Amino acid sequence: MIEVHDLVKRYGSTTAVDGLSFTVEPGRVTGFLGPNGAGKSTTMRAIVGLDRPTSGQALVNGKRYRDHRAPLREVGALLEARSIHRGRSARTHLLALARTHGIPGGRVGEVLEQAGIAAVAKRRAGTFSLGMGQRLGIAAALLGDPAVVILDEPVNGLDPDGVLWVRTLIRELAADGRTVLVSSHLMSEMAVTADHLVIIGGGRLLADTTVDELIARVAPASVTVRSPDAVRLQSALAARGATVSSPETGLLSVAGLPAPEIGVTAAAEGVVLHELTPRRATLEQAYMELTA
Ligand SMILES: Nc1ncnc2c1ncn2[C@@H]1O[C@H](COP(=O)(O)OP(=O)(O)OP(=O)(O)O)[C@@H](O)[C@H]1O
Repeated sequence: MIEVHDLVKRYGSTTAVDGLSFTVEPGRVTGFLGPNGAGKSTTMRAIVGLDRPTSGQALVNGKRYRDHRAPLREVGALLEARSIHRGRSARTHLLALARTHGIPGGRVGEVLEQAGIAAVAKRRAGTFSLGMGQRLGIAAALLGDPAVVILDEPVNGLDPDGVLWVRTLIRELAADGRTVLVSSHLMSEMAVTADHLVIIGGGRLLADTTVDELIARVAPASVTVRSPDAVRLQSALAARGATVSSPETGLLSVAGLPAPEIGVTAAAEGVVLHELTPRRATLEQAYMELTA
């Protein structure tokens, strides 16, 4: 579990994180979202002890990162500005990490396989494409078989195969009961990967909720209805408490009444329907609404 309590981080006169509190629970994927400069990377860096909070704290499994005896076995992280010795091979890089963190060398082969880079393990990391570098970063994050995994923009630079691989990996990590915190700017990706969302803006919490709840709260569902008798249907639906607008002749957008009830109302009124389509906002629309 990750617990962020009243976290504040200032860089000179810039307040990157401004009194942020949230909890990341095990067994589910938590998406960490926010516009550029919202403070996501700073928060993630504070969680893994790379940035010292100005005040407040970030705990991993009840302790600060640096108070863990074997932190890499507790938390694995892929952060945007990772440091890889470019002249080293992927295997040597991982072996060095394993050695300095008391992780059995056998894990290196396992994570190279898992990350799909076993075939290029002997190549210098400096020659890696962006996507292969991401895979190596994720392999490093998984090296200590940690209960907590933090991935900052993991699909950055990956091809469609890689994106699918990361999506499946993240879901499996959560299904194993691990705590998974993932940041991304790709809303369509988050919509299919995350169970829970923590959304920040200007270093503050904007929402701590599920994908479904956020969409329902910020951008309520509606039903699109087409009928040659739209005017009569509009008053019948309004009489039943629906909020109805008519963006063009013969077309209605209905909120506050589910599609089956609209169909029943139309039948009772003897109104012919040409279309009855429930509409749900996308996560992207809800996010734009929230962060606007
Ligand atoms: N080392 C630093 N020194 C000074 N300012 C910094 C430093 N790191 C971050 N900041 C500032 O803190 C704010 C938050 O940055 P941060 O990188 O955490 O945001 P982010 O949500 O990760 O953004 P992005 O989506 O662009 O990666 C920004 O205004 C940034 O310029």
